[in-house]
Amino acid sequence: MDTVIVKGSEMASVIKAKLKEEVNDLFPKPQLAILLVGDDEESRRYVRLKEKAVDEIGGQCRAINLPENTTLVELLGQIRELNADPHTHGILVQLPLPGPLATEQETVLSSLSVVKDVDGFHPFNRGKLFSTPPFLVSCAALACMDIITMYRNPRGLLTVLVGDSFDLVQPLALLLMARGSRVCIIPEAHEWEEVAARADVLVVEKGRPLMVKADHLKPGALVIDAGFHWEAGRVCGNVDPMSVTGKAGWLVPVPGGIGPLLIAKLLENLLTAYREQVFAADDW
Ligand SMILES: Nc1nc2c(c(=O)[nH]1)N[C@@H](CN(C=O)c1ccc(C(=O)N[C@@H](CCC(=O)O)C(=O)O)cc1)CN2
Repeated sequence: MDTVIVKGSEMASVIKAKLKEEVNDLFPKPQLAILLVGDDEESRRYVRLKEKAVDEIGGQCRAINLPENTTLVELLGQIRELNADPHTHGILVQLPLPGPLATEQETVLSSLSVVKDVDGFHPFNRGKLFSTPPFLVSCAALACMDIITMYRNPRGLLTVLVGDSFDLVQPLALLLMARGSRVCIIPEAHEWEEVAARADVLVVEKGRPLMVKADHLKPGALVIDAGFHWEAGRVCGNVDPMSVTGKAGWLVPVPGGIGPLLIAKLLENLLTAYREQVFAADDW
């Protein structure tokens, strides 16, 4: 069987080209504020990717790097300023937060302006996933939905999600249920193999490097690797591409799959937030 390798970077390029055309006619330009606390190298890398992407479409990006020892009060104060700034249309706090701030993640995300929450992580935006249409939705979940709906109509498909994250598995499960997919969530990569072998769509977020092999798959399944394991400066995923090629129908690999598309969906969310703040304001 031929395996289609889904190139997230190519899908992202199509999205960015369309957004660049829209942004070209906008004044003021959409502005994203990124709050990075500490100096984690992976997080810094992801922030640089986001800055570059915003620049590619002609938007403005303000990356604010706060020291590792930033207190909750200081971080909330920074967010409050950005919430009130009319020139800032989108705000995100790069996760994970370091040290003691990690235990305050929900407080931090709840302090974001709902209309500027371009990650879709605010409890209100996560709650809106139970209604139709949602407003701002997690970029990783939107990226997976783009690929799944390209593969086949989700209605009736068995989708198996290995993981339990609030930024991917939970929102993606709700989006898929709304489209009539049969969804099975396996929170940990424990006793996952039997169900995975029946999956039409398998999304593996929690796992170990190159854990998923051909024997784990239903022939022709769509496999989305959503794991990022860094070793010696290189990233790999949960899926072994050499093993699954020839068994999977479609493979979304790491690198080059869901990551670049996630960033393109962030740009779409930035434009959604911009339109809500700028055009809706003009309606009065
Ligand atoms: N505030 C947020 N924090 C985090 C999120 C998020 O959506 N919002 N998601 C992840 C990290 N992430 C975005 O921040 C992210 C992960 C991976 C990639 C990516 O493009 N990876 C490349 C490989 C790595 C590289 O080339 O540098 C790929 O898969 O091809 C982008 C963004 C946790 N934090």
